[in-house]
Amino acid sequence: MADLTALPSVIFDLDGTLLDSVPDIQAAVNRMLAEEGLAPLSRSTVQGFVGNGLPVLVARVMKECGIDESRHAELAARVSADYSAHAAVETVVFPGVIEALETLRNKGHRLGICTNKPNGATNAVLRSLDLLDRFDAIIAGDSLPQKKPAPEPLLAARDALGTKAIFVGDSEVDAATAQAAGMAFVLYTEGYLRVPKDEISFAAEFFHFDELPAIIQDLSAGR
Ligand SMILES: O=C(O)COP(=O)(O)O
Ligand SMILES: [Mg+2]
Repeated sequence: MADLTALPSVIFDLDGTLLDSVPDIQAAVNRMLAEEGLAPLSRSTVQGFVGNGLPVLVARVMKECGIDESRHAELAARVSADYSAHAAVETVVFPGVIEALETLRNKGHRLGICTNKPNGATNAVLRSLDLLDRFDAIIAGDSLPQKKPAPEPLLAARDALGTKAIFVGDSEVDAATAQAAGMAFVLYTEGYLRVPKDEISFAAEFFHFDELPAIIQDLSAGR
């Protein structure tokens, strides 16, 4: 049963919100393309494919490179295994993330993650960056049959945390998910947003994580 009197939990998206993970995703994609005898893709191209989970990203890569879609299952499995094994080589947390997580936890907020990244890669990267223990609930891209922008993963994260919640993310997928879940959305503007900002709705926005605790405090107080 949710404790509606408790401080709201704060649920974070992962790629483009807590983590700048595109370099390792790009590297795994480009290793697959090299094995196929194809030219590498640029960071900006790969970044534009992030947001709906790794299988969709691989489908977008295949379309871009003219690979027959009948090979999707095989190539998605290969990229996923390679990426999970090399998920934290160049990946870093965005500036101020650790401090913001500590401040929010010290103020009494429970913390969660709701990502479309698969469980294996999510756990691998969080463990490598020593982040795994900082979260009370993690819902990944293959935890449920549905992925964001369906509301179910975000609602599952909230239910696991046992309080009402605020969602912090970087993309139009996250904004749509929060809206579908009836949850306040806070936009991190330095991530991987693929549409103009005025096309999505958010309760607040920030460009550096040192701004986040005050935003969460205001939203928690209903201001
Ligand atoms: O794996 C993806 O495509 C996106 O992951 P995210 O939901 O953490 O942004
Ligand atoms: Mg994201």
